[in-house]
Amino acid sequence: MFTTEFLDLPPLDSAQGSVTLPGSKSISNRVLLLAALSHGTTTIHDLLDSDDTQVMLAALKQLGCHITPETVLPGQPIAVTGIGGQLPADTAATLFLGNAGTAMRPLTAALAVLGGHFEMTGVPRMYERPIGDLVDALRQLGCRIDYLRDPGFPPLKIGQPDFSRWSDAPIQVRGDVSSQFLTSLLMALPLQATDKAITIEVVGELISKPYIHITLELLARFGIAVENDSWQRFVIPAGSRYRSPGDIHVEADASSASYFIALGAIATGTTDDADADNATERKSIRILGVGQDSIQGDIRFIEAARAMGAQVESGPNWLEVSRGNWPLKAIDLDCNHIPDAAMTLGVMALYADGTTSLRNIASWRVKETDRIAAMAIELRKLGATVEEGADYIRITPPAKASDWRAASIHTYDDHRVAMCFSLAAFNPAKLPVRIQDPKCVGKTFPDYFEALFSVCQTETQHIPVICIDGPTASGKGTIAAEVAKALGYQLLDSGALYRITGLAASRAGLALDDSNEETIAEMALDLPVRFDAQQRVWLGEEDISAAIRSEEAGMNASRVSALPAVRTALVDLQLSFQTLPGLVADGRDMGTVIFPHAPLKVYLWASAQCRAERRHKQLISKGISANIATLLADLEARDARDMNRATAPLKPAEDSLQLDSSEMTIEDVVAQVLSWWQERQPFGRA
Ligand SMILES: Nc1ncnc2c1ncn2[C@@H]1O[C@H](COP(=O)(O)OP(=O)(O)OP(=O)(O)O)[C@@H](O)[C@H]1O
Ligand SMILES: Nc1ccn([C@H]2C[C@H](O)[C@@H](COP(=O)(O)O)O2)c(=O)n1
Repeated sequence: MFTTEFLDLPPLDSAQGSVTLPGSKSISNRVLLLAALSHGTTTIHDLLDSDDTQVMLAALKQLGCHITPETVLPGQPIAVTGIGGQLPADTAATLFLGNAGTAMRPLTAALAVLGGHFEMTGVPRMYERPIGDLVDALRQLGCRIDYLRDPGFPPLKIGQPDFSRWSDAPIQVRGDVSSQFLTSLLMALPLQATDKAITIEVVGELISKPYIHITLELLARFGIAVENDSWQRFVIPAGSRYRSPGDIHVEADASSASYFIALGAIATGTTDDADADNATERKSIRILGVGQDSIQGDIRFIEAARAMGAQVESGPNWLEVSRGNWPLKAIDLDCNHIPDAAMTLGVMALYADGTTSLRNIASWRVKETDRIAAMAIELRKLGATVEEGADYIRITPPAKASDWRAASIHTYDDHRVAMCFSLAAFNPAKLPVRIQDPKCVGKTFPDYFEALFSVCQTETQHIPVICIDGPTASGKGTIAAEVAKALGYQLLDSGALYRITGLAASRAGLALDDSNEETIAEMALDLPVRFDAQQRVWLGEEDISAAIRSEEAGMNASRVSALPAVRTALVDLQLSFQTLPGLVADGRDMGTVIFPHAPLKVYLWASAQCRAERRHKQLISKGISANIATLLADLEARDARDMNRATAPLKPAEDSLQLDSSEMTIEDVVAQVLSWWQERQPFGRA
């Protein structure tokens, strides 16, 4: 997951490949709660690991459920042993539920029926999301729920219910604000329907019926057969009792599929590679984990995408999408049945041939943020003309490519805003898009941007590179790593490649001079080298991170790097690091030879004395004894060789910015490089 302050998406050209989607949030949190209420142990496969499921899991643990393993591990099921429909008397807990509506509302209902002493808390936005209609419904039954702040909104205090006050009358609940209120009652009331049936009556039009459909399907899997009378009355039969189904699989998230369906419709086209066997081969995006027969309502996003022009094929648990009509066709759609996925249509509208109207979306106003307002503000930043009303939004795309604007998208701590606006990176003006606070996707799809980059292509010239060149111990590596971390970019430590080559050659007993130039170059071409996520360096199965960092390894690297054939052999490997979303490359010739068109080149230096002192401190801190005078002599020798060799000598690129870091702290240098980078961006200050 990208945890940076912002993520700059370079202009993207096309997309092709397959993505496996994470589990559905709606199904995951329902299944977790149902498993927790049941008798027996439920083994849940493909559970979503996200902010919202984590708060649910934490709450269930606090309530005494046994959960193994304690956290969701990739590819591993999770086993939940339920409370069997009962909590120990006087159970008390304060539950923090973040901004997860799928945890706050159903848990409130379940705990209000089970009874105990609970405080239901969350993030500030949760305290603006209504829950009054659910509380009113539960109070009809005799549940005790108090508002701790504003009436109608969390945080809440839950006490011991008094069911003697309930006259067996149907429980009434409004259906036109959030379908989660009805879902919550449907999941909680079976706990009280052991002796007599309970009827729930919906007041007003029931919105988002597909989410109720998911709830009913899952209740059936856990042994509760609810009678659905035309979506207006729901009868929970007497004798209801939750029973674990044993194993259960969570479908991939159909709402998350919407971004990749849209991607297929917007980004893909026919390949223009004249050398390809079949020049008219259609590029497509294959989405794994969910198919057209999904139980999730948002799967009907496919119909809307098709209406706009997408070509969608489907099979069991997969979808394949490619571009059909281009530009997309503007649509006028009642989106009540796909409230979450419909946001994606808002960004698809930027690529349409006219004005798109999305109607009956009042529920957007009470989601993670006021989504109608948020979409309108951010779409306008990109150059669209947007009209918004209480329950609709109308979007007219920029008239021509030059009307598009480079926008820094505010994401309102709303995962869906972040994900759908990433699609604006396909704009015809080839402008980058900045997504602020990209980690908000953690709510449902923590690796969304990684998945997006894995299937997107763009011209290499659009992938930004920041070069940091300079002499040894000037701080290049340290600064490059920090800058890459701040921007979420890839990192290329080109010196490491020469160090590895030097190490491999000296281990092979070769003299590191021109007598072995071709042999060493051949070794460099075939190095089984790998950098892992922890920045460790592997040569085959050996972790050589420490071995290549010795002063001797540095000197050997300097020697092999003076051999032109070795330099040539390492070019392609270095170029291969230029991948989405961008690259920070440190070395000696990053700006002069390898990435001559990089938009920012920094030549970082410091006095030889200062560098020797830094190196001394660095070695001592690692427990390696060192002598400043020797270090000074060595680094001056290395400088001389690196600067005076015939091929790609160390020197500032003509268009580089020079920075003397002798009197600067690491933080100052990082801030300066980032500031230079910001000045080159079209977004203004973050
Ligand atoms: N501005 C700075 N102020 C103080 N110390 C610094 C500064 N920049 C880097 N250092 C320290 O100097 C040491 C050398 O830095 P670093 O290894 O990043 O240099 P380098 O240029 O990448 O060296 P080499 O080319 O030999 O790999 C490190 O211990 C680092 O923490
Ligand atoms: N782009 C590069 C990077 C490194 N070298 C050579 C010269 C250095 O002395 C040696 C080790 O680099 P370091 O890890 O200290 O940055 O590798 C080069 O020629 N070109």
